[in-house]
Amino acid sequence: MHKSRIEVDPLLGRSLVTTEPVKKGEIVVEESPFAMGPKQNSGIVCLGCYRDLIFGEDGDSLDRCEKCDWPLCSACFDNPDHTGECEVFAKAKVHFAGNISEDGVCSQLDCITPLRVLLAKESQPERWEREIAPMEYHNEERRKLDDVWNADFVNIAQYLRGPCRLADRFSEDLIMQVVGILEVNAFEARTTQGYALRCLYPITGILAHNCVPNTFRTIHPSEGYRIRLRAMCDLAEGQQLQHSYTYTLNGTVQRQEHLKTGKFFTCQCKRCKDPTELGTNFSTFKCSKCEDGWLLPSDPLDSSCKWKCTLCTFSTSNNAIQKALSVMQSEVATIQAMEPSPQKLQETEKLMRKYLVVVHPRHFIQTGLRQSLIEMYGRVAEYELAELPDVMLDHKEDLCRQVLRVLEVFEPGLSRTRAMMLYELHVPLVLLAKSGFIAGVLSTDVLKQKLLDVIDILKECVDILQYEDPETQEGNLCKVAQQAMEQLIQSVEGLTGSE
Ligand SMILES: C[S@@+](CC[C@H](N)C(=O)[O-])C[C@H]1O[C@@H](n2cnc3c(N)ncnc32)[C@H](O)[C@@H]1O
Repeated sequence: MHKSRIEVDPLLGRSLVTTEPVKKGEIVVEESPFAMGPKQNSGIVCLGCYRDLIFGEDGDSLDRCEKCDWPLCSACFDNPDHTGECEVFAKAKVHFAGNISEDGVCSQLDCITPLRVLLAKESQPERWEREIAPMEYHNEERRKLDDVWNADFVNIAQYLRGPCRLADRFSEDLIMQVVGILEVNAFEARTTQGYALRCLYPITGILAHNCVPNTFRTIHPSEGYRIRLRAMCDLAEGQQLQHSYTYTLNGTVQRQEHLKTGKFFTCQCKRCKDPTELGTNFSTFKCSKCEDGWLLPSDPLDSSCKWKCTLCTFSTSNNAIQKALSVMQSEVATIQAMEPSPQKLQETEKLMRKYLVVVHPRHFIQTGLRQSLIEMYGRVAEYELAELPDVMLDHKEDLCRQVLRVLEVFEPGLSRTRAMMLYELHVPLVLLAKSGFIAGVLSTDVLKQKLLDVIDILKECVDILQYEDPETQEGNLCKVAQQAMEQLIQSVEGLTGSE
């Protein structure tokens, strides 16, 4: 922990606040995980590299550990992360059945990450006492969710204490505390190959949530999943360090629901309390009774509130709005599930047009559709870059700028999503500048200025992505953006030389 200290608040519990001003990009927390392992509700994955493994219906598979029989691919046979549970399973002779439910979940693997935390507690008792035991685990609230609590109790606590013969080492209460600690505090990470896992970071886990975060994190798989948390923007002394536990590009009701069911609190941040979500109208509906009015919730934190028109007297219930939203979300999900194709692109465009008369243009549903279109223009058949006419390049530019406008409010500063969007934006800008020059519409000077503007865009993209692990997708994008920037610098120098 750098330039910060722990503060305890009756509402938030522990949080971190800065002890002096922190510059944008400076590290505020850097640490290695206490433990890591498969995500809850995963399929059958390798316990070394987390890639999906294929098991036959009778549990038949070549990807089993030679010592304990649990899932492990041949490349991971000596992976040290698997050693602890391997000893436990081998000693207890506990068989891995290889069963998965209809929705692809292998509940027998739910015990792995809690077990790794419990074994780390035994090997690092002081670190456990100092850093892990104080973490929140919300057992009272979790206990009320009967189905989930009972499944965890059977699949994890009873399984470890019974078949795995650990009853004399770990009590039921301790195991359920660890399950809760993981649920409330763990972070999702990705291997260099892109497979998901979860990691428990003791200091980073102290950070409070805010729907407009002021820190951003990079997790480095090539450095043992070390995490670095940096200031997203300049911070003053005494400012609380905050990150988002939820997806920032969701509407208030959706973020609140995720925080309530997964993290057991109601967020009271400025964005959540503001019906317009800081002027973005990210959850705003169009009034169905007048021409220009907008429907806004009278109290965004009250699920029984009315949505009222900004111009006429029309109002409707939150229930009605949420019903309309869920219909829209299922239409969106059907299209999102399609493989990228010309048809998917056209259907996405159609849906965006359809919703123009239902929600605000910057509504989160529209923003999500825009993001999907941005990914497709230039990549799917019939819409590849070389084939895109200027009018579609203009469209892609406009889509990127609209998403960036929203991100400026919700993720101001060093935002990974912003970097991705800047990268996407640079492509139509370069092509439009070049085609304008070739058509004789742009002079050399104007072309040069346009390319210089794109260089600035790519520079900002690289400035953000420079912090990523070079072995990850984002780290790779940083290299690609850097190369594109260098090529453009050469092109501009060529233009200067030919003047
Ligand atoms: C990852 S922990 C954060 C550290 C925690 N306060 C502690 O003392 O260990 C998440 C929990 O902190 C509390 N919390 C974090 N941010 C909050 C916020 N903005 N409003 C209310 N509670 C919050 C909630 O109880 C939440 O489940």
